[in-house]
Amino acid sequence: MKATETKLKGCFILEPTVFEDSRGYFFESYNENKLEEILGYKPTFVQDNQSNSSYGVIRGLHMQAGDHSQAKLVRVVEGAVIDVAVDARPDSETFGQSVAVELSAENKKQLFIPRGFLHGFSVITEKATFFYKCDNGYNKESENGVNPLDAQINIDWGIPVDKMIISEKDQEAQSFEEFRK
Ligand SMILES: Cc1cn([C@H]2C[C@H](O)[C@@H](COP(=O)(O)OP(=O)(O)O[C@H]3O[C@H](C)C(=O)[C@H](O)[C@H]3O)O2)c(=O)[nH]c1=O
Repeated sequence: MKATETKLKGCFILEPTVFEDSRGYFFESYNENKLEEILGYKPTFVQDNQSNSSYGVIRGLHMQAGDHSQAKLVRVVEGAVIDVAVDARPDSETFGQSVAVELSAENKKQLFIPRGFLHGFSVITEKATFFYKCDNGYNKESENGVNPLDAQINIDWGIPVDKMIISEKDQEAQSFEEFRK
């Protein structure tokens, strides 16, 4: 597996080794020991999530705050998305900065997003099935979020505005300026 640390410390792009033969392909979609070597600490995933969305859907920017903060290992098993992680760690040198990575069933790339990040993705194919591991359980009360179209973060979701499908909750989410107060 190839691991590339992004400009946001602790956030890694992972590219698994894919074994192809006349039958198709095989790859290890998760290996705790290899991820521990990359991170320098043992990941403790406790929940797997999966969502399916149509072209133009943008889910995010979400995080769980405080003790319920979640690290996520995200990948796409159908279609393609632009996956975005925003550094929301108050003391980070890259606070407020983001990375955007195309994850797809074809490229099999994964993104490891540490705790303290806002996360979201846009669907750039007809359908996308998104699968991710979380190292802390769901806690609705601790959910926090920022509007995915926030001008300060200024994410290029790769979707024309008139094709965007965003939940009411996300459309009404606060700005990054309000979030950071
Ligand atoms: C996240 C979550 C949601 N739910 C329930 C709550 C709602 O009734 C329903 C849909 O939830 P929501 O609209 O928050 O789903 P997404 O917009 O995909 O939220 C996710 O979007 C971005 C991309 C993320 O990184 C987070 O994991 C998560 O916030 O599933 C659960 O029962 N358990 C859960 O862990």
